[in-house]
Amino acid sequence: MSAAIETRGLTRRFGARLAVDALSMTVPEQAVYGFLGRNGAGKTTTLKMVLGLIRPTSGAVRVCGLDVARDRIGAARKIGALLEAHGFYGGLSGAENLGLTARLLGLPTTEVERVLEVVEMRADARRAVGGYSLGMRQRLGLARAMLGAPPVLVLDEPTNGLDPDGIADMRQFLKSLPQRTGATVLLSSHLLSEIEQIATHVGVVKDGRLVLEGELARLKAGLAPEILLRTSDDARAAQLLAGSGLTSVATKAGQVVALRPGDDADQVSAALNRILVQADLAVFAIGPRDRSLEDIYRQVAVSPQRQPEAA
Ligand SMILES: Nc1ncnc2c1ncn2[C@@H]1O[C@H](COP(=O)(O)OP(=O)(O)OP(=O)(O)O)[C@@H](O)[C@H]1O
Repeated sequence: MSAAIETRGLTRRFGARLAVDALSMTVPEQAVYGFLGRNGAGKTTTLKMVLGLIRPTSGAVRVCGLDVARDRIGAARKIGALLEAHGFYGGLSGAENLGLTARLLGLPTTEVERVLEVVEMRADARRAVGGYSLGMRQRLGLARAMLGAPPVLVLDEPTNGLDPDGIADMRQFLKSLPQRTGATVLLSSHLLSEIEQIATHVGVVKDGRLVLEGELARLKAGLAPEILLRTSDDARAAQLLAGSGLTSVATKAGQVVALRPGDDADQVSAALNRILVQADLAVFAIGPRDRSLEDIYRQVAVSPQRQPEAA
């Protein structure tokens, strides 16, 4: 798979503040890449450099193989973007707003109808944008990003401000985009659950640095396995586990037992079950625990040696 977006050593200072710090990310073609980080971590600044809206202090960005510093216009033509400020004219209808952009891009008006159809907004397209809900504006913004069917979409917090139904619709829509249109999607979010539901790939940015990147399924598979168990006496179970050389922690869901990489969770579960039953504990549940993006995130949050810059 080749890269739709690639940054190398991307750095941006605002005076003394280092907003983005030697960030090297790779977004494979047709990925939905979730760019995750807390508020102020450097996501928007990175996206703006990818879009050629602000210049890097140092480092480079390539979009579909084009160097953004050398060919800003060529690279920009490959990307459709949805940033926070929509900049629509409230007095004009949705279709008219899109028509303005389409004309600037030299696209036929049929293209406006096509993208309105994609975001399911044809019914409201003739109404003034001033009367649109935030969710409708967001969808119109997405439609505008898709004008001309660019191969790459860059979306900054696309579900921000949407109601729960709007969020669910938008997630489903974004998830299906690569299959439906062949596009690559780079989207930022500060919500782990959101990225987990949509993304095929993930990059985590912290204080301007990319501390983790990879295919979500692989990252999950790379985590040491864990077993979740619930018994009639979890405190006693923890003692028995410690006696068998296993460490465990109590969680709301039950006792979580850490295994060593390569341990077979089924075999260990069976052995643990025997120990617990022999000790007269009732075992309500025992088995491998599903790993989440939160588990991956917690690892980079607590183990600095996993950060590429410290390697
Ligand atoms: N134009 C600017 N001038 C000065 N500092 C800036 C500017 N733009 C961003 N910053 C700073 O750079 C850092 C990264 O900001 P950025 O907006 O990229 O973060 P973010 O991860 O997108 O956060 P959010 O989700 O809140 O938008 C922050 O400390 C921010 O205050």
